[in-house]
Formats: sequence, C-alpha cells, structure tokens
Amino acid sequence: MNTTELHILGAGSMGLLLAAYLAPHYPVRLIRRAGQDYPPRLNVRLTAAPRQATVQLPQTRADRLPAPVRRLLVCTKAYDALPALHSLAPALEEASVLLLQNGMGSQEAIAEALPDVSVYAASSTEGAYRPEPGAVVHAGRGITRIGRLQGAEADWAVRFRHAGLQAEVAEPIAWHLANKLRVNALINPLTVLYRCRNGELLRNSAAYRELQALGEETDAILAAAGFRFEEPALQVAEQVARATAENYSSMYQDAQAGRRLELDYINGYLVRLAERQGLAAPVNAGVCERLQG
Ligand SMILES: NC(=O)C1=CN([C@@H]2O[C@H](COP(=O)(O)OP(=O)(O)OC[C@H]3O[C@@H](n4cnc5c(N)ncnc54)[C@H](OP(=O)(O)O)[C@@H]3O)[C@@H](O)[C@H]2O)C=CC1
Ligand SMILES: CC(C)(CO)C(=O)C(=O)O
Repeated sequence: MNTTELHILGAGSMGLLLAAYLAPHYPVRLIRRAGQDYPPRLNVRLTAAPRQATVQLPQTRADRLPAPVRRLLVCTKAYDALPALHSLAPALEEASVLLLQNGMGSQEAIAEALPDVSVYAASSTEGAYRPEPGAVVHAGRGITRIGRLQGAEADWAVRFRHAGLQAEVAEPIAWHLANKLRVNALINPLTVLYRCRNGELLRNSAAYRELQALGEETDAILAAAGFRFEEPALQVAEQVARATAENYSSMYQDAQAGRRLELDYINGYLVRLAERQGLAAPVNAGVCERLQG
C-alpha cells in the first residue's frame, strides 16, 4: 500500500464515493468543516449494486490537521471549494490538489489563489447520492477525466484506476470541462424551470425551444472563447437527455432539497465568458435571473 495519505475535503456524495473506493487501497482521511466537532471515524456504507461494503474513514477538522497535506481531493460544491481550501491553506504548501467540481470558473479561481500548489481538475460522469447519513450509493458508473492545471505532475488517474474506478488523463482538461459544461448548461437549469426529468425536455415543446436557444448561444460563446467541438451542444445534450431520460438532474435535486445551485459555475460562467469575449448572452443570463429570482 502507498503510505501517502489521501485527504478528501467534503464528505458529501462524491467525497464519500471516492473515499469508499480508495480506502481499501490507500490511507484515506476525510477533512471536515473547521470549528465543528466530529467523531474520529465515520462509518460509511457503499452500495454499488449488487454489492455493499462498509468502510471506516478517519476524519479530522480542517483546523486540527496534524501534518501537511500531500494529496487532496476536493469534493465540495463549486461555490464552497475556494473558501474550503483557504481554511487549509497553511497545510497545502507541498500538496497536489485534485478538483472534482462540476462547471467552470472555480478551478481557475483556485489555481490563481494557490499559485504554488500543484492543481489538477477532473470532469467526472460518476453518479453518486446519499440516501441517508453514513451511506452512499454509486448510482451510475462513469469515467473521471483528469488533467493538470499547474505545478508538479501527479499520478491521480493511476490511483483512481487502482481503486477500481474508470479514469484517464485528459488534457487540456479545460476542453473536457467545457464539453461537460455545455451539456449541464442546457439540461440542468431547464429541468428546474420545468420541474421535470431530463427526458421530458425533449417532449415538452416549450422546454425544447429553450434547449435550442441555450444551445445556439452556448455554442457561440464557447467558439468565441476558442473551444472547438465536432457536434453542436444541442445534439450532445439531446443524446444525454435520451440516455438519462428517467434521471433528475443534479441541479433539479439541489433545488428540490433547497440547496444552493451551482448555477454561477454553469450558466453564470457562460455569461461571464461571453462578457470577456465582448458578446451578449441574454439566454443564459435569463435562465440565471429566473432561477436566482
Ligand atoms: N454527486 C455526484 O454524482 C457528482 C458530483 N459532482 C460534483 O462534485 C461536487 C460535489 O458534489 P456532491 O458530492 O454531490 O455535493 P454534496 O453537497 O453531497 O457534498 C459537498 C460536501 O462538501 C462539504 N463542505 C462544504 N464546505 C466545506 C468546508 N469548508 N470544509 C469541509 N467540507 C465542506 C459539505 O459539508 P456539509 O455536509 O457539512 O455541508 C458536503 O458534505 C459538485 O461540484 C458536483 O457537481 C460531479 C460528478 C458527479
Ligand atoms: C448529465 C447530467 C445532466 C445528468 O443528469 C448531469 O451531469 C447532471 O445532472 O448534473
């Protein structure tokens, strides 16, 4: 077993999923919120049908870390990632950090805020949720594409594969993040606005017209920013909506649970990217306004 401890910041769906897979192969420790008290270990039941396993994960508060962090997976929501890392900053001097946030913008901000830290970003199609505290369900097996943003090289994808997860080095990672962003920008907000499963967006004519308009605008913004894709966003989003027709998007689930949406890092990011290119983005901006209303 490799003895370098893997720290996981964010004990939510993604953090617990990765912790449960990695823990049998590497020493893993969860980092919990500063200023709050937690028991020294968290028992987590992983369901990856048809199998179930229970793992015991040591956990430490961010403000009580005994030693520097060398390997860190950041599994908070996009809006929490930078503040959470700031709470750890003194322990990160020699760290390689892997960011697992959806959307774009948080990764750039972190790389800029921590110029001396090795930073990798991932675009993951894994699906996980927590049915209750202390349990995580691996709802859909996916692939995690990992690429370096800055600093020293690290073998993140090797470690994921060693733990039985599908992973590959994918560079430039910004392209892969943008490729996922355009699907999320079309599907996720509309599932919230129309209160529907992904597949319903293709059957509801009003929703489909909005999908088309978002697709056209998103293609123009990403093209102006230098991203090249073979297929338009609408075509890819349609394929994904068909393949995941019965699913509720992550944004729909966040909205239902009353959690903050990752909108600023999806459609909001596209609006800011458009501004930087001197373009208007009324369709993405309109979606943000309606959802943040
Ligand atoms: N779930 C999934 O299937 C997938 C998720 N992703 C992406 O991964 C990211 C995480 O998603 P997910 O796991 O679902 O989100 P969750 O809300 O389930 O988990 C986020 C966790 O971060 C913790 N957290 C927030 N701030 C801090 C902090 N300062 N210190 C320590 N912990 C903190 C929260 O703690 P607390 O519990 O105390 O609030 C929470 O447990 C998102 O960007 C998401 O889009 C990507 C692919 C798939
Ligand atoms: C691909 C899609 C839309 C699947 O639901 C997703 O990534 C999400 O829900 O965030």
